[in-house]
Amino acid sequence: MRVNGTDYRSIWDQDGQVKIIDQRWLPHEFRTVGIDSRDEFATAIRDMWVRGAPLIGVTAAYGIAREMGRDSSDAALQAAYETFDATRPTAINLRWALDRARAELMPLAPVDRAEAALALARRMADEDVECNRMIGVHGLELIREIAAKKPEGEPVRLLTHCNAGWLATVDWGTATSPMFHAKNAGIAVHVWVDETRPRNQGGLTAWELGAHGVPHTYITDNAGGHLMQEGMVDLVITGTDRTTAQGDVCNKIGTYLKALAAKDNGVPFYVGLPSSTIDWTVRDGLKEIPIEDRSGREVTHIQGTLEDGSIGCVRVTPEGTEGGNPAFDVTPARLITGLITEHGVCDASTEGLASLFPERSA
Ligand SMILES: CSC[C@H]1O[C@H](OP(=O)(O)O)[C@H](O)[C@@H]1O
Repeated sequence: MRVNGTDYRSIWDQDGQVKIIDQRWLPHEFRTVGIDSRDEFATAIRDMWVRGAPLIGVTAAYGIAREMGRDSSDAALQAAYETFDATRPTAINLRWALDRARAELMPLAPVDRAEAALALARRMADEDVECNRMIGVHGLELIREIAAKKPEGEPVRLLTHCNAGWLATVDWGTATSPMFHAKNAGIAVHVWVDETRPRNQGGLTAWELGAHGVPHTYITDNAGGHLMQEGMVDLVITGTDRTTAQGDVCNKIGTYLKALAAKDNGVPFYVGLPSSTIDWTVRDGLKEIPIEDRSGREVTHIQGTLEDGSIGCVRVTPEGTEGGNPAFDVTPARLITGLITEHGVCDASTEGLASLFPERSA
């Protein structure tokens, strides 16, 4: 996406280096950084320099490629797999990318692995961009249908949670891709952006939408239900970190509450996802998906721009108060209107997914 007139992806390789947008400083400062060692890649994923299911998968693939450039032995490949796999447990794309890399590289002669690994990482990145672009194409039709029922120029009012934007993927985003496509198609939209405590990834979404000229309003996580009761939301679109074979969705904490409010108010609730985020081995998300538990400090403290313009962190709780920080929750398929994938839109169900991915239902 375009940042100050320059097109960026969230991760790329150039001149033998892997570069990322370091999201720890956004939306306050735009910083890019090179990462190289196995530990640097692991830290970047674990500490959310990069984040978002598709992006952490592609990052891990690039991490494998850099490691193969140093040591292409079986042991090094397995060690890198295990190091990256241990960084974050919930998003299935991480495991999917690592399994795909190991399956492609292990049969090769070690001497051929470095080049093959880099080619694979680049391919995964390009595939992610195209998948997300297609999610936008298919999601745009949902927005267009709503717009057609509104007076000329009246915006379609969307609500989204967390950042399932191009910063959570290589480009376009998943939930945001239909929004960018609607803007590009001249369809008026307005996006309610959940701040998404505790890390306020909504600030990333606001930053992206602002850069692309998409009207939006930053709201508290607790405002969404009220807006839906007031008839101020036409459509909810979120991302997902892991979707089960029966259509349950595991996404940023608070998604479930939005889905409940949407159901109660008859607001369509859609999830944008590339097929790399579907875990076909899992059916019941509540029972089977591991929920990442992050540091309580992310809840008791918050980062922002201080009065002197520097980026700082302040405690928002009494000294000594412990924070609890489950990072995701599971929205059962019964609360989801539909899934927007690169192959089209389907019901959040075994049958719905089978209709778009027949090869998986065999
Ligand atoms: C397109 S996946 C985005 C997904 O990932 C985010 O989690 P995190 O910021 O912790 O990596 C959030 O659940 C988003 O919906």
